[in-house]
Amino acid sequence: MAAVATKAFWSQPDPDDPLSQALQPPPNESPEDRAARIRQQEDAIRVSKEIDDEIAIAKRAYERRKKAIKILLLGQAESGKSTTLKNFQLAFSPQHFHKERSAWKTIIQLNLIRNIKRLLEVLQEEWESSLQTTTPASIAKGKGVAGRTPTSPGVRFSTSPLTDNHRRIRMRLSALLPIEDELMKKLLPDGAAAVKDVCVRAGSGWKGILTALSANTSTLGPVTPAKPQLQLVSAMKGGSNPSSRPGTADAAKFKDNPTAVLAACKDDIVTLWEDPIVRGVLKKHNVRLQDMPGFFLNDAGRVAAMSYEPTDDDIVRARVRTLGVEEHHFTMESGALPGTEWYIYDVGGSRSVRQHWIPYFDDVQAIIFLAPLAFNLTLEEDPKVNRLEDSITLWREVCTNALLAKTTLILFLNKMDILQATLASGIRVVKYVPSYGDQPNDITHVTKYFRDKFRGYHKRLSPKARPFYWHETSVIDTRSTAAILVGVREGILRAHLQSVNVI
Ligand SMILES: Nc1nc2c(ncn2[C@@H]2O[C@H](COP(=O)(O)OP(=O)(O)OP(=O)(O)O)[C@@H](O)[C@H]2O)c(=O)[nH]1
Ligand SMILES: [Mg+2]
Repeated sequence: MAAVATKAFWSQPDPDDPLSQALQPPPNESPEDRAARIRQQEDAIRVSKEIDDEIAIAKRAYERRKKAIKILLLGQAESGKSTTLKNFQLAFSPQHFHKERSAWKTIIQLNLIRNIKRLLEVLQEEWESSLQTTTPASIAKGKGVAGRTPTSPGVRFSTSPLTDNHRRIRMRLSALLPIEDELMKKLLPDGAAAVKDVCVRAGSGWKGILTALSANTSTLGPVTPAKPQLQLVSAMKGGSNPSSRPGTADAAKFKDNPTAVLAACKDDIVTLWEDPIVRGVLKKHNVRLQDMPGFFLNDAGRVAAMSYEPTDDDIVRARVRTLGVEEHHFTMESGALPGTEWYIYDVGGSRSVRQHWIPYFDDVQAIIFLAPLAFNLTLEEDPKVNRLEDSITLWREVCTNALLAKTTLILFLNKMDILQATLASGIRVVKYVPSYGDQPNDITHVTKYFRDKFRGYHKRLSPKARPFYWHETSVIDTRSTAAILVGVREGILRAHLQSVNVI
């Protein structure tokens, strides 16, 4: 937009121009009217200049983006897209990565709270499923709570090995649950807190919200060491004894301060998680918390400490479900072309959000497609669908898509560590994939079998020849992933420079 001229444009009116005539000051303008008119004109000039500046900034950003390298991360939910992004940032833009450390601290605390919540749910299920009512026959057999024998018919009792102490710990740890609700409300004000994972909406500025929150909570003092859990439980529930409970301000303080509440609950968390009876109950209910995304119970003593600071490894392992498409812009801090601008688009992978991927297809140089070889698992959003089958279907769609005909495809056969553990536990591929036949059930043969499938589809379905790379990855392992990403970066750069005829 052209700036409004700063010179008084009514000084030489053009008698033939109606606009110029209309802008003339009235013939008998008072000094006050004149001052007001000049103020208005100055305001108009200022607004116009601001608009010009904004347009110039947007134009520069557009030019920068046009020249930048753009990568789209694709794959089903939980395939490891966001984890790959974090590895990218850690390897090539570490300053940027470390700036976000405090936002991740809250996510990791939330992950731990979710682990505990799941553990408490299983204990509750155990209590409910083991409740029995005494009958004369059961009294005769001496059935009852460990060490206690019911004496009259019609009394409800539990046959579970869990004790009253487990109940007390459970009650104290329930102080963590309102914290989760509060934090989720801040992260997702429009709901969706009911889903299993911690999730964030793309473009909602969630890292900024969490960084601010973390800065606030770190200035709050620790919870009083004497009887911290009781004080907390009382504060979170509003308390029953006014003389022993902290005031409402304290309750609000605890609600907003996951660090303080977790620190107060730390010993209980560790005790519960390490308790052999609890482990037995988990086994009986067929629940392996270790397989939960964002599993931090093994690190509870560290993560729940008042002085907790996340390590790089913690950040990479933290689980946040992506909703929508997140754009990450960063400048390469090292490598062949330092200073190159990169945009990485990290999408949500569950079925209901995949339609958001398409607008990005015609503007990216490379796609990193994450395909865990989870031959024995089903989708969380549709338990009838096998995960690996879903990955293959998605891969076929990507290979066929005409908009992606020139896009470099990089396939990550991810979660190799999990595949290794699955095969080691004796689970046989042929049970889920009959065409696997009687081939050896080891990592080399299984990986080759599925890799050849993916490669075959790429070859058969691609509209024309294009660069294609594949890697076996465990993106949870930052060291091995960094080495792979160096190769990926060079491959993408080379393909990009060739496409713009630089080499
Ligand atoms: N063991 C293991 N876990 C992994 C690996 N890659 C990712 N994970 C874990 O799997 C979970 C899901 O990873 P994400 O990177 O959040 O998955 P995503 O593809 O971004 O998922 P959505 O955002 O829901 O689409 C996280 O808890 C990760 O820590 C891997 O190679 N091995
Ligand atoms: Mg994600």
